[in-house]
Amino acid sequence: MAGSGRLALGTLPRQGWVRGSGPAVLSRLRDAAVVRPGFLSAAEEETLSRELEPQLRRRRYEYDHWDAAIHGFRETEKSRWSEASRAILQRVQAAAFGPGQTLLSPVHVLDLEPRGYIKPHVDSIKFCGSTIAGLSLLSSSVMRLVHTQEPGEWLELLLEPGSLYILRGSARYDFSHEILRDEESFFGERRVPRGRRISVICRSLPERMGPAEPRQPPPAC
Ligand SMILES: O=C(O)CCC(=O)C(=O)O
Ligand SMILES: [Fe+2]
Ligand SMILES: [Mn+2]
Repeated sequence: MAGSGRLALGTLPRQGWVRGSGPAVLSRLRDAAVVRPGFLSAAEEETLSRELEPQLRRRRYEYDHWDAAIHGFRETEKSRWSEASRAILQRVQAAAFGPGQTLLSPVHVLDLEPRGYIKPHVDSIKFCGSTIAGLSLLSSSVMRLVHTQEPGEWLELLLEPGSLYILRGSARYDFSHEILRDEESFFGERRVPRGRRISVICRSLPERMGPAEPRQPPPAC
């Protein structure tokens, strides 16, 4: 980043790591689209990436499925974690999910290469419940949310390494989310160069699908 290294504020309303098309949408989604910078300590980031790296390295990056939402990625569904990582995931659960919410298991791990990006989509309501919470590792990116009915309503989330984002309720159902490709990766006037990014994503189960029912979650949402 050129210049002083400080965040350029831009002209649109913003609250810390979230900016939006206007004050109304920002305040309406205040509790529905949340970024917690520095949720992970440097040691916790290291713990997760060291644990994930060997598993990810076995896979190849995927490209160019014409209808796919994600390009330049590899992913895995991980159900067995070290004790240190389980403690981190429990912190995510406590921070993002309510006591009545059951989490989709296993946890989704997505590795986007520097050229990789995620097109706008809404996670399947069939398989994922009302809350999505993601940890970002390795490099910063910008997640954009756009209202599916009112494209003039949008939010952008700055996801730095070690941050946690939470999408719930309206932010999860009424807005698409995407991760901007390198050429478009700006947070206001601040350029956010894309490097490799790993995300660790926890989701709640659809509310009607309690633990008593047969669970057959898809490999990913
Ligand atoms: O990488 C992320 O944080 C989000 C991934 C995503 O949107 C998805 O897998 O549905
Ligand atoms: Fe998604
Ligand atoms: Mn997905």
